[in-house]
Amino acid sequence: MSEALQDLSLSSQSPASPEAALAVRELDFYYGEKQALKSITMDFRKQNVTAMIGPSGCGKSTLLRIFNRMYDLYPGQKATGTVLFDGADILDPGLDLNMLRSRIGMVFQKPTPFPMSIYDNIAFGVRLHEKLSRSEMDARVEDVLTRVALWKEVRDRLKEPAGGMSGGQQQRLCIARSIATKPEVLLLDEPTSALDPISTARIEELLDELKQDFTIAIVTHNMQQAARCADQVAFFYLGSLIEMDSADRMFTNPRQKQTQDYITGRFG
Ligand SMILES: Nc1ncnc2c1ncn2[C@@H]1O[C@H](COP(=O)(O)OP(=O)(O)OP(=O)(O)O)[C@@H](O)[C@H]1O
Repeated sequence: MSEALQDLSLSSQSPASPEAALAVRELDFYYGEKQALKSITMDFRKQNVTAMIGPSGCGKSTLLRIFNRMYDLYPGQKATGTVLFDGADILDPGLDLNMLRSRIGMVFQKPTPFPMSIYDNIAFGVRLHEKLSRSEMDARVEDVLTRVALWKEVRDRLKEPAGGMSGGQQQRLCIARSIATKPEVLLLDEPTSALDPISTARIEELLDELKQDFTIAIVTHNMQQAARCADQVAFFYLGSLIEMDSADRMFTNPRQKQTQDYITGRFG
């Protein structure tokens, strides 16, 4: 069976493969009494882009937020099951959350630069985890801004507030900020939905480059974007993972009728 046609669905008993940066097994999630995710089992492969698609409210953002334990901030929210990351269970209450969040970066739908300079937006998170000299920090800032194709645009105004940048630039800055702490996994929750087509295309190109170094999970409502960017696509409906497969297969020959209906715009 060729790689493109390989069925990526797993059973709850499937062991975490060495290719998986994140191995999710039997994951349930609750907002109080309301169950938002039901027995999710899936792998996020290293150096791949995995897109999560599905109608509004199906649980895509909830799943992303579990991976950096954002729900910890809200009493009454609870996850059960396991999410293996580098041999540890992300759901383990004893996990060092600062360390987790430096290794699993997150970028949100709306660009969220800190109210500080462009330079400090990058340096802030790095300083929490590493002691770098001034010249090392300068080099880190230049490196990540170059990787997100912002360096030439901002190198003469690094001390200016990040809020003065365009929306597309701000989002690229947020991606630069996330990769500055050298995470293994990058989570992106509809990162281009507030951007114009040119900024969107730039971010999509960027994801293609970044996946050589990072495992990327992206939530998107844009089927073309998923088809362009993703190696694997996971379709969710009402809190369940309905189907996961290579992007080629999902968009040409999905196994489930619900997936077919969704990607062809018949519902959702
Ligand atoms: N803070 C919350 N309290 C209670 N229920 C919530 C909360 N946040 C989300 N939900 C519910 O959990 C379910 C999953 O929501 P989630 O935001 O993960 O869906 P989504 O697929 O990301 O949707 P969208 O595409 O609209 O962003 C929905 O039914 C939603 O109403």
